[in-house]
Amino acid sequence: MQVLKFGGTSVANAENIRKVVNIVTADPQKKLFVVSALSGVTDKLIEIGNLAAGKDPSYTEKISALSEQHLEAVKTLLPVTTQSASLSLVMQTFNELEDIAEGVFRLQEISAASKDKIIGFGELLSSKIISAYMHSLNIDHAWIDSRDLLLTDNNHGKANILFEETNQRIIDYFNASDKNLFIAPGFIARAETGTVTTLGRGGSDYTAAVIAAALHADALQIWTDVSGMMTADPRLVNNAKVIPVISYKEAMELTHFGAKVVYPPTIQPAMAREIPIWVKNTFAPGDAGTVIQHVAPREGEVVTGISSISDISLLSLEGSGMVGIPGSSKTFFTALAEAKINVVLITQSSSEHSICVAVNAADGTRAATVVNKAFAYEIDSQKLDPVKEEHNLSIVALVGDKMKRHPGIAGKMFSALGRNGINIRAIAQGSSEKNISAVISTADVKKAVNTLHERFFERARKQLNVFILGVGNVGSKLIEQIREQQDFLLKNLNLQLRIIGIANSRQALLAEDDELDLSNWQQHLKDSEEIQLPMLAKKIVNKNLRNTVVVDVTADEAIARSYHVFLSRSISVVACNKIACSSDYAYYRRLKELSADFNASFYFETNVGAGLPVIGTLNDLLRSGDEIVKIEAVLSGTLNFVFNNYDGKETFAEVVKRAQAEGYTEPDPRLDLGGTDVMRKILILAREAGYALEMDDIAATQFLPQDCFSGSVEDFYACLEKNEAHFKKLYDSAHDKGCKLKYVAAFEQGRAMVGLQEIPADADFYHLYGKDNIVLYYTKRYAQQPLVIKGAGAGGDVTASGVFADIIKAAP
Ligand SMILES: NC(=O)C1=CN([C@@H]2O[C@H](COP(=O)(O)OP(=O)(O)OC[C@H]3O[C@@H](n4cnc5c(N)ncnc54)[C@H](OP(=O)(O)O)[C@@H]3O)[C@@H](O)[C@H]2O)C=CC1
Ligand SMILES: N[C@@H](CC=O)C(=O)O
Repeated sequence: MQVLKFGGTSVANAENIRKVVNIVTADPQKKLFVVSALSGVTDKLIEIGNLAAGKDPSYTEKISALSEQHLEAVKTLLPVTTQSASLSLVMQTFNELEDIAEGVFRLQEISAASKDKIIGFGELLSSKIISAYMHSLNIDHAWIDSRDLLLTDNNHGKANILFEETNQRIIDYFNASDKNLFIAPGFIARAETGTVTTLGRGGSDYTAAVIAAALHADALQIWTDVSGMMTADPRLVNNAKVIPVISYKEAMELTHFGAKVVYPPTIQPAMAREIPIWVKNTFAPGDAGTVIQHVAPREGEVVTGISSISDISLLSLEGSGMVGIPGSSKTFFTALAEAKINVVLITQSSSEHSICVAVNAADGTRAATVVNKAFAYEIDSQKLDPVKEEHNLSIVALVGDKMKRHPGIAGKMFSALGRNGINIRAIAQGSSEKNISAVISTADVKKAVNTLHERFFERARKQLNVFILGVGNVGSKLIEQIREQQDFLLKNLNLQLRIIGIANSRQALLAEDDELDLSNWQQHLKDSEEIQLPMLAKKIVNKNLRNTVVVDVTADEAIARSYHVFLSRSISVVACNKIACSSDYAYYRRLKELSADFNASFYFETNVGAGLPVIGTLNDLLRSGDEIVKIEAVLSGTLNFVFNNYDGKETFAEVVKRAQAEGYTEPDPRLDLGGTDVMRKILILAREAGYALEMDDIAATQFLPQDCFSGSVEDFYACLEKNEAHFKKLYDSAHDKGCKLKYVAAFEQGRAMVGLQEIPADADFYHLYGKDNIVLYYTKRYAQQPLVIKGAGAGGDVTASGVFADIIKAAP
């Protein structure tokens, strides 16, 4: 014997009902199938009862609409010749419903018994209509009135089965029947007094489980609209996978914690008789589904699933008045029990100084009131503080039989959540070790479940959610590089690099649900909303995505001054903008500390030498115990290009303009020509080497006439033209000595300096061509011959690829 249950969506309309009937008649095995009401009907019946009780005459319209829905189902499902009996049954049922609702309307109150009577009509109607349809197809079967088999107490709304009598009635009924196929309404039963009772939300699953257990059925099948129990809620996690086999206890944990496919109490009767429960999909009957059974042999995964429950409130009672006093917990929980408040999660500190419980949000304030009342004496005498209530919380839980005695699971769970800035309000793990639960803010649930899913089920694949601020020379190249490389990263590094946002100084293009489509991002950005800091930062934070990286490809001070906002929310920052790391030392340190404290990466390799590994190499030297003795460097791609190309044939201004057109200069070229850019770079290297230097500490000699710094960039170029003779003189002086001009930076014994130098032909810097940079690290280990890094030190493409490399490094 097999017992099947089909939920509301499985019997939502004529088309679905046909699918159900195909499933139950697909093989000749003996079967009972239990059905829910047509989709949405129970809610509408509850509404009718409430409207009538609230003296709202519109309940009659609702009855007509509901009646119409059922009449329509009959008309589409049954051939015209066989419709009349079913149509009159529907009309009769709705007349009865109308009579009851009218009584409620007159009395202006609804008893629990009347409510059960009203909502029980849904299953009666659906099962009768499906039965009529099977008769029309000549499918031999029996319709069972579940009210005659399931006997309950009088606890209307969530009645308790009286098992002894119920089991006997079920056995007797099936022993006496010669049929092979049965259909029964779920959810409804009858009390000893004869009144209709219901088994609570999801009660149709329970009806099926009770009958399956009584009959020692071979299997219980729960047919729904998903292909089994999933590793996480598929509405939250795109990559959620079906769990092929799961133990009863794991399934109970998952269903209690929000996996809605099976109504939790269903599992108990089946487990008691070791009846396997299958979760199958009515709309994909060929899918294997999930089997819930005694033991679940599973290779690999230690965690079976991740679930969550929302609408949680946390209550904390704290104070010395509980320390060493037996009975405090009893008082606490008795108060809640007497108020019929269900406790979802409990934690108590070992110092006995506090008890903390999670309850459903609807009960939160009432729970606080009853506990405060129970401890009124201790609170009045200031031995305890009044209960602290916190709302808008949820619980996420890891579930798995194999977590028992498997060290490190909790560590992985909490470090993954912590790395993503998810604050944990309370934690619980029973000694069975099958469930580790954490109470978190509801706003973090999606991120938390995805983070945990990635950590425990997608170890091979990591997702990185990237916001790119700045789409000029470097930013636009970066986007193109990412676009070209996304497939490669997925295939070869299992890294799903998603661009979620792109912004310039005026507008931001932010993805709604998924990543941005990069095929025409320029146009989409033009069409996007106008938004700037600080709202832009707020939007990025509020997206609340896991593994988020903000990439600063601007030269903007305000953006650089907002990194702390991101880092302090565990959002990584990658910057080629040099302003933050060369601002006041306190801010630079603060960013470093936030990065460490909040487990967020902060990478800025391209601040010095563009794509060259200048900062990374310095860090590697120091980490391995080396010490920096001296740094000598040419750090300006622009100035190297300019002095390599200027010989007086073209004016100095024209050569600088060429450097700008090639994309080597800062957005404001005066920063390059005035030496600020090089000062920033040597400052950053000195700081990375461990020295708390400020910009003012750098000795700098100017080669530009001072008047070139006032006015606009146009004025600046005009000034360069005006001073052409000055530049020619500089050139000639070096050339006459067989030297080349190089703008050099140096750092030694805690002091940094920058300035233009005439470099002789036998010096390291002489053979430095184009826009190349060179850095010489003299260290304790590289004492005589320095460690040399040399190559292209400016340009959109190389800088973008350095930024890209930093982004990849920020992946978890
Ligand atoms: N070029 C190179 O070789 C190297 C450059 N860098 C650094 O790269 C950074 C970018 O340089 P580059 O691409 O040449 O500069 P561009 O001027 O070409 O581009 C700057 C971009 O930043 C945008 N922007 C400015 N302010 C904001 C803001 N508040 N919010 C969002 N976007 C903003 C601009 O938008 P809008 O167009 O609206 O103004 C523009 O899209 C600089 O910090 C530079 O120091 C680092 C190493 C090498
Ligand atoms: N403007 C800079 C670009 C790299 O930082 C330079 O010219 O070196």
